[in-house]
Amino acid sequence: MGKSKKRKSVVEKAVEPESYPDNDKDVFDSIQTYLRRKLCQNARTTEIHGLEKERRDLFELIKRTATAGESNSVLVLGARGSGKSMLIRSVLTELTADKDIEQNLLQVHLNGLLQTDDKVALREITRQLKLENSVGDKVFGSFAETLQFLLDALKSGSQSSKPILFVLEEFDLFAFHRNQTLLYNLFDISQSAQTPICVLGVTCRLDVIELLEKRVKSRFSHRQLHLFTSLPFEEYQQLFASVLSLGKDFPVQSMASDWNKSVQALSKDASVVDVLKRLYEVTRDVRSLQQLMVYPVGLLCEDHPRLQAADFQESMKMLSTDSKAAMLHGVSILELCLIISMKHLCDIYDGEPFNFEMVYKEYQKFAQRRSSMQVFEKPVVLKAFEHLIALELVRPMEQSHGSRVQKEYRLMSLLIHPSQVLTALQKYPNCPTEITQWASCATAV
Ligand SMILES: Nc1ncnc2c1ncn2[C@@H]1O[C@H](COP(=O)(O)OP(=O)(O)OP(=O)(O)O)[C@@H](O)[C@H]1O
Repeated sequence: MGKSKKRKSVVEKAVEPESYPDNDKDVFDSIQTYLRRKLCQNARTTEIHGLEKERRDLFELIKRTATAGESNSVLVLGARGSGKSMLIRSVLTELTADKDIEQNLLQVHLNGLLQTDDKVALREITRQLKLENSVGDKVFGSFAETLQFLLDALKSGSQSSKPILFVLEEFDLFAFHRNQTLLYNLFDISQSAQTPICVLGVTCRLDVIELLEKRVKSRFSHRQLHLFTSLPFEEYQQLFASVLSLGKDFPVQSMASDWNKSVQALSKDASVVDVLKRLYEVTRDVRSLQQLMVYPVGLLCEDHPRLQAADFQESMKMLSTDSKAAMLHGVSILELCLIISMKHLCDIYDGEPFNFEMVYKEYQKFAQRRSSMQVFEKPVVLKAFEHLIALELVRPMEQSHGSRVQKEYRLMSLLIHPSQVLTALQKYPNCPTEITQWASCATAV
């Protein structure tokens, strides 16, 4: 059997609970596929940690719209990766498990990154409500008229209208649409008794209310749900274990309990706890925790059947790599000398901007004192300097468009910290000792 064919069958096995992988390799493949789905596809089975109150409030609010025809508007606010979309997905999954609600509640999902103006948004609303045929070639006078037509078209013969849930992801971006027409109309409808709608805005901008025009703000209910990621470390540790555990939907349950025990033990391993603590101190968001797990999960195979503490240490090292310092490993010796010259200029002038002439002078002073160093001509040095600008290690203080200053005299600033230069030098392959010494001396030569 071809490799791709075999992999396909493994993926299918992981999804279908009835089929069982028949050898060790297949089992590890299906564990890996299962965990990857959990990490990368926001699987619906992910257990929610914390946020019980917020979940209950949101559940009740949408349920009231779905069952009692009550109109509502609410904003869900929280930092990136704090679980806003997950919370809404989980509430909707639970609500739509009820057949009556599933048939009664219509859903429209918009995203500020996709629907960049109100016309596009209206077209998307029409598509999601499956009303393209009703609209046909009709021409409407205003946005409000079109929206009203859409809502009326949903009314059944008895004139009772189905409740509609509008989820507006990246809500703040809708506030930049011309006249905030979509927001105005949605909030206006949610205030009047025409059609039961629930407007759910999702955003990470805490100041979003300030972006709303007065007439829009006055129509909004001012209900807000704030999601703060304040998991205590013990819960964070449990979350780590629960994400890596195999759930009840994993096909080889006999394997699952054994695997889950090993994951529990791993989550208490001293070096894993150390990695988790380091990450927890930097950020508590779950998305970063999931990123930490991607590399170890990717390593799983027949020869590497279990997750190991060293994999997580390696993954942490990769996540915390200083990309600017790493970039310095690839520059030439001349470019490195220029970076060191700039570091000295920053030290001498207390971080003030400099120009190419100053850097060149500093470089010359050093190169001429060292007989072993090759001294390059000014045009060559200028070329190297321009390469550093292209790598974004150095940045002009102002844009060159319209600036009449000669390029040798343009003011520049160094985009890496002196300490990053020193760290990068330690790892630079075959770096001449005199350059290392020059970099670490307190002032320029
Ligand atoms: N409290 C939590 N418990 C379990 N998983 C969580 C929790 N919070 C976040 N996650 C996980 O973190 C990931 C990111 O969550 P989600 O996409 O919902 O964040 P978001 O707030 O919508 O982010 P963004 O603002 O970027 O859209 C998801 O995989 C989710 O399962």
